[in-house]
Amino acid sequence: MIDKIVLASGNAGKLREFSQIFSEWQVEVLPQFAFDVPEAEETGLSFIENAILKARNAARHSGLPALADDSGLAVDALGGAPGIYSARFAGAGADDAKNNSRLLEALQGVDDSHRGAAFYCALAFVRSAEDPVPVVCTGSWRGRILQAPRGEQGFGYDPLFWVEEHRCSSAELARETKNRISHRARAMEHFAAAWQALAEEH
Ligand SMILES: O=c1nc[nH]c2c1ncn2[C@H]1C[C@H](O)[C@@H](COP(=O)(O)OP(=O)(O)OP(=O)(O)O)O1
Ligand SMILES: [Mg+2]
Repeated sequence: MIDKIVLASGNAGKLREFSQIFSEWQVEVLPQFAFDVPEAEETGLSFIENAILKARNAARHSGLPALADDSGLAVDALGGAPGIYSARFAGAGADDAKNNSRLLEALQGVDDSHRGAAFYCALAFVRSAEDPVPVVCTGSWRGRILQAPRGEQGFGYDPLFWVEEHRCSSAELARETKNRISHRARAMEHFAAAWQALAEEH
């Protein structure tokens, strides 16, 4: 029975959302910083490959089963960029504010009808660092990039991501609403279905 896992992320916004989502699960989730897990090199060419790399890295350094999330924003008018490079769109070590300004700059003069975008999230779960059959679940979330930021909640590109069905930005959404409809929430729904079988494994 798996009753403790490590979350293979150094992103405080993600860790907050995962602990909110996992709060109803019968499993203890620990952040990777509790085990001094070094940041993994994200050398994959897809969200899925990077998530597997991060999960294996955290499992190796913690000795626990690990769940990783690799996610990002794909903007239609930028041919899907920044995509897997979302965390460093404004350069290595860029923070959310710099990445958001870079995005507004890149979309200067693009009208609302051409600012469609989607968030993608790939989750990878490994029972151990060498697990030959990682569990991979994905989710996506369509929206539109605003001309100026709105809202204080969330993290990353949330202030620029317009959610039509709620007529607000992702940073204006109540946390529990975002945790029900986001790319991460959708990927976690798939993971919840897989978890039943996983948790019963020897
Ligand atoms: O719900 C979200 N709302 C807004 N922005 C988001 C979201 N989900 C991912 N994002 C953005 C943040 C970051 O720019 C990139 C993730 O990059 P990604 O490499 O997966 O995460 P990270 O480097 O921040 O932490 P870590 O790799 O340790 O999990 O996409
Ligand atoms: Mg990363």
